[in-house]
Amino acid sequence: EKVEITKEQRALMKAIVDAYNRHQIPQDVAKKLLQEQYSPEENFLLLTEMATSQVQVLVEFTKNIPGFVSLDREDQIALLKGSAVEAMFLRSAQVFSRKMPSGHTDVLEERIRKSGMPEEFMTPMFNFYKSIGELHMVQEEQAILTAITILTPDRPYVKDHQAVERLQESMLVVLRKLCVLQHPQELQYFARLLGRLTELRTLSHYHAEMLTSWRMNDHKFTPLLCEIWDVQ
Ligand SMILES: CC(C)c1onc(-c2c(Cl)cccc2Cl)c1COc1ccc(-c2ccc3[nH]c(C(=O)O)cc3c2)cc1
Repeated sequence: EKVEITKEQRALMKAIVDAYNRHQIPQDVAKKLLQEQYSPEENFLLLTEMATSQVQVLVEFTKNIPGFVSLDREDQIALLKGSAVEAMFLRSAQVFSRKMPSGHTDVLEERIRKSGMPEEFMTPMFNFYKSIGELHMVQEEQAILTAITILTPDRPYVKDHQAVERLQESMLVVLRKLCVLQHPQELQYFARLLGRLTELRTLSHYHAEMLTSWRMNDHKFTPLLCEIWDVQ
């Protein structure tokens, strides 16, 4: 059937994409990736700074998702806490697939690989980055997929499931149409995108375990990361 994006859907998409592009890691923070020190401690410290900056960016982006601020306040917090790691995986995956002109990509990879993270976490993490890169998502798809991840109804402690589901549903409809229009040859492209969300859940579980092991051997996080990840 003829796939048509309605006026409202185009407005929803524009709001999400504008918010996504407006809220980026400040270039002076991203540039820190290029500074010379490469010790595991230095790398961990830098990644902690990047993650903290990324969480701030994520909160601003989320507040601009149409309908989000009208949700119950506690549900807003539950959605942010429940999706932060997954949204950051999506965002950092775009850095890798964008092949940053400023060469941040391999520097970021280098610092992640040498930051004292457990080896068994590296493989699934970089497989994910590769699988996202292979999708060649357009920025609208990246922005809407991130918003869909944040508005996942079945996060812990979400009370009004229905309200979140309604918002997520309207974005899933737009994403499906977008996929059909942007990737007409790949019939299952939309299904493949949603498959990435399943992979994100797995990475998020790995990450939770990693946080515990980091806490054991005394890695320090910033107050914002402690709050959003319930550590320390
Ligand atoms: C607390 C630190 C050690 C941490 O714990 N888990 C992760 C962690 C890890 Cl590795 C992987 C995935 C998710 C998390 Cl949450 C991290 C580091 O998290 C990030 C590292 C880099 C970026 C990031 C995002 C956007 C960027 N743009 C640019 C640019 O050059 O424009 C650089 C950049 C970096 C985001 C999170």
